[in-house]
Amino acid sequence: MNPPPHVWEFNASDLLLHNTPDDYWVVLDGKVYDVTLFLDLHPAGRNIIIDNGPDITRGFLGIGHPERAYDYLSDLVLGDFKEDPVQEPTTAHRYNLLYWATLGLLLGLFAYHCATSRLWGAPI
Ligand code: HEM
Repeated sequence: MNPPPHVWEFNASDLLLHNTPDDYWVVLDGKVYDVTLFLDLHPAGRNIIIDNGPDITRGFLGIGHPERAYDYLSDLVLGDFKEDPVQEPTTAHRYNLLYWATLGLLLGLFAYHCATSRLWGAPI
């Protein structure tokens, strides 16, 4: 049995590296396409693709392109788009937050104590 063909995956950082009119990649419905050479062939002009990019899914589907447009896509496809994982706060981050919140509270209490005691002038 043949091994499954390798599927290339790209993320948002990859798209950022190909984000100029001379080298332009887009995402359409979870797939990445190199549209650099297609930009000048687009019947509605190149700017409409760039203005709707890099994720052109809404723009492309919103226009309701005919079958002819989908035929181009098979020549331009590079691979799958992979969302970057959402960064969960680490335990260290959580402890850091707790530390500053507690410190802030203690400083607040201390300031209140000073303001209402004889330490800094007459009591209120
Ligand atoms: C790789 C992506 C795209 C491909 C392959 C593509 C392809 C095409 C093709 C083949 C046509 C001619 C359709 C026909 O024969 O009636 C067309 C028209 C059009 N496309 Fe795209 N398109 C792409 C992206 C976009 C995007 C992102 C937009 C933005 C909204 C857009 C807007 C339009 C418009 C407005 C027309 C109509 C032009 C007219 O009838 O004068 N396209 N496109």
